[in-house]
Amino acid sequence: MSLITVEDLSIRYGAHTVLSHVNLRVETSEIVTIVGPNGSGKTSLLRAIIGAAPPAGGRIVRAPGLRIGYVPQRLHVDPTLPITVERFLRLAGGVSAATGAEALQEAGVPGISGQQMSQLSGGQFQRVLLARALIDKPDILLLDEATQGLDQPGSAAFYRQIEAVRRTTGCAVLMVSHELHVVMSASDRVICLNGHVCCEGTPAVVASAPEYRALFGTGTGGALALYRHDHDHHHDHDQMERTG
Ligand SMILES: Nc1ncnc2c1ncn2[C@@H]1O[C@H](COP(=O)(O)OP(=O)(O)OP(=O)(O)O)[C@@H](O)[C@H]1O
Repeated sequence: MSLITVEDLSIRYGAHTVLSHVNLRVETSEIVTIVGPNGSGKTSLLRAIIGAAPPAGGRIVRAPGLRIGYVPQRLHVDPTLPITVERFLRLAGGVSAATGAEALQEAGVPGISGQQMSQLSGGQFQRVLLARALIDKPDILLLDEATQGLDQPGSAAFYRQIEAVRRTTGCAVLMVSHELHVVMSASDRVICLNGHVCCEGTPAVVASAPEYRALFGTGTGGALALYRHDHDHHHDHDQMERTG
């Protein structure tokens, strides 16, 4: 049985349909990446999967007893609030210091338990959020633009960490990312979303699919355009090649 099965899912906010007839499955230990322009419904899809956005149509089936670890797009921690990494991880309750330390190790930041949350670098902060998601030993990790605010080497390092987590824990990963050229090697499968599933397949297949190219351009320009995509401007491929 698939870990997650999304069947004919539609999501609406009032009269605004953001997702229609979306079908997808995530299998054990798979890394699946969702790409799509701003406003294409990526976050709504993840929220529907965790049960935070009710479907207007269709359904979501989770494997019985499925444990989901969610890494949100951003989390604001008040910089004036003194809280150490260890305390932050233990806020959920019932989390021992040893469990917290083990999760930090898995997330690639061992030994930072005593540091203040407000003093972490962007990359360390994201890894602490990853550690928090790993505490319950999830069967699947859901990551929403988890590398937002990191520079390109920082993002690449974060994705390598995700691959390492998958290797050591065997958990599946479903993530939203704008950075196809960075996640390319890490993903088993890419789903291109724009209110519906435009195309899907291996990263190479999706990168050369006409639907994907129509949204993001071609070649390296296309991959880099994922960074720059701005829904309200027209895409001139030549220009993207030049500026990319
Ligand atoms: N709670 C909400 N109420 C009303 N409209 C919403 C709500 N959440 C999202 N939307 C709208 O639904 C559409 C899809 O939003 P969503 O955040 O799912 O897209 P996204 O692909 O994750 O975008 P981005 O890449 O910018 O994060 C947008 O037009 C957004 O304004």
